[in-house]
Amino acid sequence: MSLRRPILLTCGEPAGIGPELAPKARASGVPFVFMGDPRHLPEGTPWAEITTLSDPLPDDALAVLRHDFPAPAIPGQPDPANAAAVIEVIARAVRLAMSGEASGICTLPINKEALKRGAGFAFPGHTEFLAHLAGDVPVVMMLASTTVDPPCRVVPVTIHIPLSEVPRSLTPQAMDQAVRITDAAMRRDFGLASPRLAVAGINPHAGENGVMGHEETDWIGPLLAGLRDEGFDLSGPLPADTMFHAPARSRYDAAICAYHDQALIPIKTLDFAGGVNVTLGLPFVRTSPDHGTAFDIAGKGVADADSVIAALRMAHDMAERR
Ligand SMILES: NC(=O)C1=CN([C@@H]2O[C@H](COP(=O)(O)OP(=O)(O)OC[C@H]3O[C@@H](n4cnc5c(N)ncnc54)[C@H](O)[C@@H]3O)[C@@H](O)[C@H]2O)C=CC1
Ligand SMILES: NCC(=O)COP(=O)(O)O
Repeated sequence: MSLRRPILLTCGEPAGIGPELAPKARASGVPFVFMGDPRHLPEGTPWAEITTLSDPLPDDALAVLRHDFPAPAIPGQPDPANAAAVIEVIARAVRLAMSGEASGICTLPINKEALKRGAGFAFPGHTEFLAHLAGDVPVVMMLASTTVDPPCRVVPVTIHIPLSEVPRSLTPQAMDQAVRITDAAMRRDFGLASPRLAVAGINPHAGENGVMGHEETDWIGPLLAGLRDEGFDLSGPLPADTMFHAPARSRYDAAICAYHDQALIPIKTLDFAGGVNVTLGLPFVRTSPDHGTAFDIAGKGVADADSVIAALRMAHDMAERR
């Protein structure tokens, strides 16, 4: 695989499974550089420091762009002293991607609670932080699996908010934006000439004509009708419980969902090992494995690298298309 510049793999929370996934990710075949503290890598990991992203990458070792942390990493026990450095690594990677020195970024998982408690991290996750670093651009989160057939791609319109706040935050503006950003990214980043989008309702049976909720009749249906008039290929609002089995997925390329679990439960059930989280709408490429920091298994060497491998390959393909 060739790219003019490598993908940057940010270390994420060093007490999680990130550091042990980095050397395993070399199996992806994608030219990438790990950005973090090499002292956090599993003992015996062959690594070689590079100082700029134009340096040639070593064939037989993990390339590391060094970012020293104040404290060691104890698996499963995030150290508040390291929280600020986790955030700095992401910000540094974004600067390198925005300047064109990196072809994109792939982020290993952060622990949102550890960053909030340790450094007052003010964002719900990477997605919102990256959007902010890019100049407060509108973005959407998509999780994608192309190893299941038909592919499963899901976009939660509302993300990391309490379920009780979903009906208030799921606005026509937010859904309209999600449709437009997803349609554009399907064309630009995934090479689909005529993307077909399916939109889930929020209520059971998509409200069943107003007898189980009214958002679908009040505004989701009319919004979709207006977007169809503009030329978007949209189905919905669909009942969420029957839109993720294989024959249903064959009828669309991406599903726009009302809230986090409506979107993420189907994909993590179908393909937890191979799912990829990708931020659509950014001026640079960003992917991530679909899983989190997995403190329960960190440091044991058993973490599965398939998702980070899929994430690096997706970042590579997106960067090539751009
Ligand atoms: N992109 C990111 O930075 C993400 C961060 N997170 C964060 O991770 C933390 C933990 O979240 P959880 O909900 O517990 O999800 P999690 O994905 O970390 O763990 C859920 C379960 O899956 C297992 N698991 C996860 N990744 C695995 C792998 N590669 N191989 C084998 N087993 C694996 C874990 O051992 C655990 O039993 C939270 O702070 C969350 O916010 C969660 C998802 C994405
Ligand atoms: N549940 C998905 C998740 O937590 C990923 O969030 P982000 O850090 O990619 O914004």
